Amino acid sequence: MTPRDAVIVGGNRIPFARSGGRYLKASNQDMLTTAIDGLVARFGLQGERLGEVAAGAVIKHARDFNLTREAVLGSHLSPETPAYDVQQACGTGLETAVLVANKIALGQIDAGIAGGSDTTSDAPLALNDDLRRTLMQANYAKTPQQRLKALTKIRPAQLAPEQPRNAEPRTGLSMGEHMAITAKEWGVPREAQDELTVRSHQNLAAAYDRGFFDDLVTPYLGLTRDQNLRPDSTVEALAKLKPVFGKGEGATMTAANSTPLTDGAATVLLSSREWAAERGLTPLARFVDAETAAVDYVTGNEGLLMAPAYAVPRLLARNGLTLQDFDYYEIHEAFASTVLATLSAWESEEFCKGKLGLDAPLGSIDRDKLNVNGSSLAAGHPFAATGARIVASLAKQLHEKGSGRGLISICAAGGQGVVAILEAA
Ligand SMILES: CC(=O)CC(=O)SCCNC(=O)CCNC(=O)[C@H](O)C(C)(C)COP(=O)(O)OP(=O)(O)OC[C@H]1O[C@@H](n2cnc3c(N)ncnc32)[C@H](O)[C@@H]1OP(=O)(O)O
Repeated sequence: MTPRDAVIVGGNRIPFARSGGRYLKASNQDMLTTAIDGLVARFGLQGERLGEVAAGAVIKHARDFNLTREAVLGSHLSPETPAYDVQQACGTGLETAVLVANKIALGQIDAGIAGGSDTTSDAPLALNDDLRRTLMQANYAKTPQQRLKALTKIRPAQLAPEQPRNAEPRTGLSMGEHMAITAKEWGVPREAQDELTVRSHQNLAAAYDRGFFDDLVTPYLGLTRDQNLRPDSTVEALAKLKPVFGKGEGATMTAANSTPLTDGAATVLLSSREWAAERGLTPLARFVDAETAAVDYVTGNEGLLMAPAYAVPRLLARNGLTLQDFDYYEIHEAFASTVLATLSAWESEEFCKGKLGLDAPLGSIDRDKLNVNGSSLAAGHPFAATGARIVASLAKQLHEKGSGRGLISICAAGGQGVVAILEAA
């Protein structure tokens, strides 16, 4: 069977909010339902049975065992639309687009929605392990005496809830602490990080000002723009901030050149060309191909967030492309240093020959083509939503240009990376 084209018809997200603020009372389900319903309203999908909706959240409550299905049931799509959760950390929003695009390409479905949602404001608090086991034991008790006996094992020290921590289970280090090690290894200068950060804010502000997000972002709970956006950011002001990750002289990562903790949700609508044509919808871009990679960050062979550096060359090789064959590059700004370390890796002869097994470095990219409408440093980074935000923005950017190709590169916790190529439709 010859695969058919999977196209991106459009995207929708809510403005991203800083954690602990405007969306304090919104759940992942509320936000994901809103992001789906934005597509329903924009593309006339009321009551429509789509092939599927694939989405997810990195941080979920136990009650959200199939968050996406619940979000679909709360939306204006037909309740006969199947839906399921995916969790691939910050790669989730892109990985779901890959899954939906592949099913469309194989003719298994004609249209579907991909996306993600995350909130660190509504994160679940866990019980102390010993307390949880005691309560479970009490639950199994057959008599009041047995229950009482089980409950007497509870100690006051066990009563404090366990705070969620943005850390890797196998190392105990946070994403920022891991990245600080990699930034030091690659010698990423503080000034370059701050410059990239300021550029992200400027590009995002300019994109809002020119109306680029008018049909990509739907106002929510009083926000019309991403709350983290600070168009007045300057390299001079950023230079005054104290490092928050890493220690000593070489510590370069600050609250500004790191993504903030963020709440939000984003979705994209994908379909076959035929499905879009039947509804009079114009495809924005074609989903060309994708690749995932994982690195061994546990034994210290590679940096936690460096997997895209491995995934991109494989994707380029399969598609007969070079790193320079792109009109736009969307490299997720988990931290400014993540983007810069990845670009340095592709420029490095030692890395490309030694670790990628290539004959020569992939080379440099034209920085004017990088994150042209801003990225996570300015918009914020609700983990699972970021991939869908990026797919939608790049697809629209390619449609505006009317031709060309874009590369997406997203690092993810667990030492993973998801990357993809889109082309103007
Ligand atoms: C998860 C995956 O799979 C892969 C990935 O993407 S990894 C990335 C995951 N994301 C993270 O790990 C998030 C990391 N971020 C954090 O933990 C926190 O945001 C942080 C520790 C970096 C900062 O937290 P914070 O201290 O609450 O920051 P915040 O109070 O907003 O800012 C600190 C200061 O910097 C200033 N600042 C921040 N941005 C600024 C800007 N653009 N311009 C000027 N000043 C700025 C603030 O105004 C503030 O100044 P004051 O102290 O004078 O008020």
